[in-house]
Amino acid sequence: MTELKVAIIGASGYAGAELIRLIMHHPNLELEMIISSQHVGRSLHTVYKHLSHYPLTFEAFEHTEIVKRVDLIFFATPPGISGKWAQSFVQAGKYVVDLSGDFRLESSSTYEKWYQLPAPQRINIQPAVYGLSEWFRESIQRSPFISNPGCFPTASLLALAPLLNQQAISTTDIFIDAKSGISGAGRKVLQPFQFSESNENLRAYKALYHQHIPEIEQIGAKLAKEEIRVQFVPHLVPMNRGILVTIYVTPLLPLTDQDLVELYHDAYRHAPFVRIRSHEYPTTKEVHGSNYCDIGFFKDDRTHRIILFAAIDNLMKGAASQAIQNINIRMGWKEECGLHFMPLYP
Ligand SMILES: NC(=O)C1=CN([C@@H]2O[C@H](COP(=O)(O)OP(=O)(O)OC[C@H]3O[C@@H](n4cnc5c(N)ncnc54)[C@H](OP(=O)(O)O)[C@@H]3O)[C@@H](O)[C@H]2O)C=CC1
Ligand SMILES: CC(=O)N[C@@H](CCC(=O)OP(=O)(O)O)C(=O)O
Repeated sequence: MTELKVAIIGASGYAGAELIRLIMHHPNLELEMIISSQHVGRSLHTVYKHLSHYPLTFEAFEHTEIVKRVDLIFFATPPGISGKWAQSFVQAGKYVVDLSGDFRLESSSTYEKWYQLPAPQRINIQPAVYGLSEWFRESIQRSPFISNPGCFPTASLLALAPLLNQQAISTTDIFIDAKSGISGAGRKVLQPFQFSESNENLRAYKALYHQHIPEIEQIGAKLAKEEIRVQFVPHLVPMNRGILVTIYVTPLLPLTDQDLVELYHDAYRHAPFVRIRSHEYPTTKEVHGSNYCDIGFFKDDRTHRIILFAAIDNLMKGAASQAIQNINIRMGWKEECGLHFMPLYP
């Protein structure tokens, strides 16, 4: 079995810490380098006590050293970092999975508008493929460069995709009410995320300008084969992890309840990490710490709408474990390799 030596850039952040935990349990991945800018020379256990028995030390970002020592690089850095470096690693023959949004959007001007950053300068290599594992397996299998989806787009698109793919809903009438735990914002402590500000509080944010809006619309359009427009409003919920999206759509086809059940089971019959829970309300606790996405739905005959629900763990299916799932797909390993565990409950 092929073994890959791995570097994580941004290993001291939340997504990086989850990658460390997952790689430690993966039979074909060996963690060679953990890279940070603030913690160079410190042992892993000085930053993360829960990973204290792993004898790893944070190293500085050194391009030549990374190229020399590893086969696979995960970027778990804020936007703007992988945009500068990821393509050069691909050019050097490495596998790259980028957890940030730098390569998700096809248009540079769209990136600049929504991320408020200069777009990555594209070099002449095959562009990154979008790593929504369940819908883009074939392109993931062929590419060394994978752009991992955002956490909200993962939940939203997995819920919407079976309907979009069948052109079964109005593409201008999609309302996504999204809720995220606080770890979605990363480890950096900013005022709105402080305990006193977020505990016993619930707030919406970035209703008109969230960077995941163009991502959902770009990928939704590929699935629907026509432009889509979404109204997307995220909310911050006082819990550590978890995303729940509630989506309201208007069917264009006369779908019965039974049609919906069959459509979803059929769409995900080869998807080990999507659990269809028709006529139930999935919860974040039921996917906590796992790579599952639980999807529920109801058809409302009174309003003629369909209501969809999807729950994921933002740091897992929304980030680190989907990144591992994508590498499993790319390498031709079993999709569940190293991800064979159930959610933590309660
Ligand atoms: N949190 C989540 O639920 C999800 C996050 N993501 C994306 O994954 C990426 C990581 O997120 P998350 O772990 O939450 O973020 P964190 O803020 O927790 O961690 C970011 C990491 O990047 C490093 N970093 C920060 N600035 C720089 C810099 N200028 N150069 C190099 N490294 C830097 C930090 O370490 P140090 O300062 O030591 O270098 C830290 O290890 C982000 O792009 C995020 O948007 C995607 C899906 C879900
Ligand atoms: C709660 C919270 O703040 N969540 C973050 C999630 C963003 C994220 O993960 O960033 P990417 O764009 O790289 O996917 C947000 O809403 O901006």
